[in-house]
Amino acid sequence: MKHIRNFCIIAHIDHGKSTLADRLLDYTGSVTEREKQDQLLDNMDLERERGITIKSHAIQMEYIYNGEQYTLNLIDTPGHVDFSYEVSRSIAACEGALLIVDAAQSIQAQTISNLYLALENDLEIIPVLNKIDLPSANPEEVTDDIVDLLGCDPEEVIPASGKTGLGVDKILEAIIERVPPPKGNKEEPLQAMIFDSVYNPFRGVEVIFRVMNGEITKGQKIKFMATQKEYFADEIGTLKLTQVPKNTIKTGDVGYLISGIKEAREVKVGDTITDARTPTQNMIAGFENVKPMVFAGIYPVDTEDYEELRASMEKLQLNDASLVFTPESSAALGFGFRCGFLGMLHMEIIQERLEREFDMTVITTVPNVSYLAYTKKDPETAVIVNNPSDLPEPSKLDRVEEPYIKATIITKADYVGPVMSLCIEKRGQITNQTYLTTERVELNFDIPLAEIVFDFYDRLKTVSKGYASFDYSPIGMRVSKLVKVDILLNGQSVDALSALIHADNAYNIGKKMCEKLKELIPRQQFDIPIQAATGAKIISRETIKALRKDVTAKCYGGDISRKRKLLEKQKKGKKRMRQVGNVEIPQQAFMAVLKLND
Ligand SMILES: Nc1nc2c(ncn2[C@@H]2O[C@H](COP(=O)(O)OP(=O)(O)OP(=O)(O)O)[C@@H](O)[C@H]2O)c(=O)[nH]1
Repeated sequence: MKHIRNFCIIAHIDHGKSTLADRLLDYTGSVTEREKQDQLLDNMDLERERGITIKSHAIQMEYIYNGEQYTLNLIDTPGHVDFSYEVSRSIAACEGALLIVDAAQSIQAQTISNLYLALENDLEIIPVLNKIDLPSANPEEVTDDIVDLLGCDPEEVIPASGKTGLGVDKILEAIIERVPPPKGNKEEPLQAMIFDSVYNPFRGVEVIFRVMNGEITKGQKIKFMATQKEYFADEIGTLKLTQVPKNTIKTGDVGYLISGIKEAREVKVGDTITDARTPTQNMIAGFENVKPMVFAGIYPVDTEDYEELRASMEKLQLNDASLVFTPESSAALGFGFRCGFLGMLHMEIIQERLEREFDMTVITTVPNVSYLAYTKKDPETAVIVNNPSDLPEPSKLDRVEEPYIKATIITKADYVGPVMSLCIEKRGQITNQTYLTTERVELNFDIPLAEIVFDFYDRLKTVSKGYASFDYSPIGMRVSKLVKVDILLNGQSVDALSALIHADNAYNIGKKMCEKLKELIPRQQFDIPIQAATGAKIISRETIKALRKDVTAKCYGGDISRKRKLLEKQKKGKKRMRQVGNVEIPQQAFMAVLKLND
C-alpha cells in the first residue's frame, strides 16, 4: 500500500487535462507507439468529437522513483456539470488531485467547484500551471492567483506544458512525495467503492472500483450493498491501456470486475462491494441514486415506429443507466416516451445515439425540470410533475416547488453589470460577490434550475463576450409561482407545445412563443391562428397567413434541376414534420420556447 498513489486531475474545460494525462502515460512508458491515439482517454466516438470526457475511466501507471517501484492510479473525472455525481465519486476514490490551471486563462468556475469537491474529500492538492509554452501565458500573475486561491507557497505550483512535456517529471515526483498513500486495513471484510462502470456488449458491465478495506479475489462471492445483489467475481484485474487480469486486487488499489452483469442499471456508481458471506457493516458514505434533472418527450416521427423506438430505448438503457423513460401519450403526437436525462448535454447525446446507432428519427418536445406540486386536498403529499400536463388544475393547486441551484460565475470586472442583469432576468438572487483580483470577479447566485438548463450558458457567453465561466450545484426545492402556458393552433390546444413558466413571465413568453411559432411553422393553404393561453384566458395571438396561389406556381415550369432541388428540399424538411390536426409542425417548433431570444 505504501507504494500506491491514487490521484485525479481536476481542471476547467480545455485547460489541458487530457493532453497532460497522455503525457504522464507517455513518460511512465505506459503506452507503446502503436497504442497512441491522439486523445487516449477519450475513447467513445461521440466523446472524441465533442472533446469532452463523458465517462470517467481509470488507468494505472508504474513509475520507479528513488529506486522503488510505485503504482500510480490516475482516475479520470468527467468534465461536464451533467455528470457531477460521477465526478464526486471519482474524487472520493483518490487521495490527491492535480489542479490544472491554464497559464493564459487563469482560474475559472470549474476550477473552483472541482477544487471544493476535492477539499471536501480531504485530497492533497498539487497545483499545476499548465500551457506555459503559450505566448499569451501569464505565469507570474496566474501563479499569484493560484497561491491566493489555495493559500500555498509559490514554490508548490509546478509550471508545465502538456504540449512540450515540460514539468511532467516534477509532477510525477510531486504525486509520489506529496500525495499520501491509501489508508485501509487488509484484515477487514472487503469494502470497495464503485466509481464507474463501462458497458461492454460482449462481456457485460465492467465495474470499476477502488478497494478501501480488505481485498477482492477472483471467484469470490460478492454483494453490492445498495442493490443487495450477489455475484461471483468471474474476472478481476487492473486497468492499463488494456485490461490485465489478476487474482487479487489489494487494499488501496483500483481495478475492474466482470461478473456477467447484463444491465447497466444493476451497477450504481457510489455503491459498496463487499463479501457476500462476511459482509462489512459499513456502506461507504456518499452513495446516491442519480436523479434525472431534465425531462422531455421523445416521439417517433412516424407513429408506426413506436415499438421500434421502445426497443431502441431499452437497448440504450442497457448501457446508460442514467437514462430513464416511461410511456406517455400526447393528443398531438400520439404514443411516445417521457424521458429523464442528467442534463441538456445528456439529452443531446441520447438523441444523437438514437439516430446514429438505431437510425431512429425522433421528435423531442420542450425539456422541463422536475417540479413538485401539492394539492389543496392533500397539501402534505407531493405530486411529481415531469410533464406540463401532470400539473394539477390551478383551482386545485396549493403550491408548486421547483429545483434551485447555486451558480458560480467568474468574469471580468467590466462584465459584472451585464452578467448580473442576466441572472436577475433569470430570477436569480445574488448571494455573494468577491473580487479575486482587481480584474476578475466571482459571483454566486441562487437561481432556478429551469432558467439555466436551456439557453443560459449561451446568453452568458454573449453578455460577457466569452469572458465568463460558469458552474453549478443543486441546493434543493423552493416554492414558486408557476403556471402552464398552452398553445392553440387553429383553435386546438397542442399539448406537446405546453410549457411551465413563472407567472410573472407568462404573458411575455406566451407572446414571444406565438411570434416564434409564426416564423417556424410553414404557411399552408389556409390561415392558421396561433394563440397562447393560461387556463381559459388567451394571452396572445398571431396568425400565419395562407399561401398565395402564385407561390406554388413557382414549382411549375422552369429549370428541371431546380425543381428537383426544391422537391428534395421539401422531402428533407418533411423528415421532421408532424401533422397535428390539419397543421404541419416542424421539429424546431417543439423547441421554440428555448429559442425565444434568437
Ligand atoms: N499550447 C499548449 N496547448 C495545450 C497544452 N495542453 C493542452 N493544449 C491544447 O488545449 C486544448 C485543450 O486540451 P485538452 O487536453 O483537450 O483539454 P481538457 O482539459 O482535457 O479538455 P476537456 O476534456 O474538454 O475538459 C487542446 O487544443 C490542446 O491541444 C499546452 O501545454 N500548451
